[in-house]
Amino acid sequence: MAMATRTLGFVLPTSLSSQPSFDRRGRGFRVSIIRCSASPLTLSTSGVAEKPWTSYNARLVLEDGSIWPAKTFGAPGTRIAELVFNTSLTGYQEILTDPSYAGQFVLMTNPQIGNTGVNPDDEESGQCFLTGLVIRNLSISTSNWRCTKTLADYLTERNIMGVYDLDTRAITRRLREDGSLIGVLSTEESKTDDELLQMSRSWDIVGIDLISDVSCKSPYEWVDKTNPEWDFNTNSRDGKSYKVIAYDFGIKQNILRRLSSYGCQITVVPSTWPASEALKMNPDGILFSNGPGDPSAVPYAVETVKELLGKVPVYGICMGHQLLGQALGGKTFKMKFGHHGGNHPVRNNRTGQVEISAQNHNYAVDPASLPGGVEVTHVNLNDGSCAGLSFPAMNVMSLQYHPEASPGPHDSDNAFREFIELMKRSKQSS
Ligand SMILES: NC(=O)CC[C@H](N)C(=O)O
Repeated sequence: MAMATRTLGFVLPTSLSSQPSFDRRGRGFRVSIIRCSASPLTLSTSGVAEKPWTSYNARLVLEDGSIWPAKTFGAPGTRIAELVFNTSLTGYQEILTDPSYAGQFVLMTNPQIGNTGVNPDDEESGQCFLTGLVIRNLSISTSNWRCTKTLADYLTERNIMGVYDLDTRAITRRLREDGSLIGVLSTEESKTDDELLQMSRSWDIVGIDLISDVSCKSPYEWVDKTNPEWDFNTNSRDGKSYKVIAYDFGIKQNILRRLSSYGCQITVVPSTWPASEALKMNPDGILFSNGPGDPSAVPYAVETVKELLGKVPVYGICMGHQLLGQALGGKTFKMKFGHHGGNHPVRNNRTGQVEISAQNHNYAVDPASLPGGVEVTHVNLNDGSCAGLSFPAMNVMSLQYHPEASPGPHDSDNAFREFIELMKRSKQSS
């Protein structure tokens, strides 16, 4: 119990029942179920102001035995997922529609969410792929010139769970100390704490292919560029057009918009698209996109990448980078709690410059496992992990993070220009 009091901050621990200690990945979890309450927020819980959404009681039950009473503002039900925290201050709509969050609950560390509602321009894909949103406080009013809907209505219509009134700082500290945890969100009062706890302990995100559910089913052409009103980097394009095939492992649309703005003609293909078919389309370059889950659970995608290596210039982003790491002979591993946010400093080893980057990943490439000739081009300065690779002999480049941002800073946009340069050099030398 002393341990719970230390990590939970202002929490009221109540031991409800004795549980055998649970330890999924060699971590000694607490032996009791512990109910953890956040202190009430004056506006959202006192009844002073009327809330413009329908609320039910909910619980977040984590596999370590902690139980976090909450209120809902999204869909009702019971869902299981991995809980991760995201430190971005803005851009919750882009996060909600990033397919890489499939299988996860996203907890926003920014304590006030929903202020700007949602709008049709900030979508990163056609739907919300995450399993639920966990926040401290939902803004009682929505105000933005682009807003067409409130966050509560948007999540409810899309059947996504959203909960608020939890002590998100205490939960984040717990995830930082113990590593990412599986949890169950439930609005069903008929289910006991024990039932929900057992559910959380019966599932794992490791080893599951989450890409097949989020990838497109057939190829399509992509033509949209970044809206010129918003485009921040128009100087460095050489006016030529390059034909790019983008493997959709859960692609964010801003990757496609940035490639298109840099002058690429893009065909997006499903994750299972055969390498031989891709080569028949005679591309100048291939992009391997971001995507959800464990890169070791999709050996078919690694095989495709292997078959394409050395035949055409390739660029991997996030999941695409991890698949490239494996295809080059390296290994990936699960990080303690990953990187999710818009303020991660990355050093570009070639220029010595530091970029502030947008990140969203739980796995990383182990640089020690890579064969000779593969260069680590970028390093995450928070923990020294591998953030980018290059293998010049095969025209390979990759980034573990998100040069397209959305949401996040634009420091890394130049990586798209580098891909154009790679395709240009390869074309000139062939
Ligand atoms: N954004 C991504 O592509 C995520 C990559 C991978 N699914 C991870 O969590 O590490």
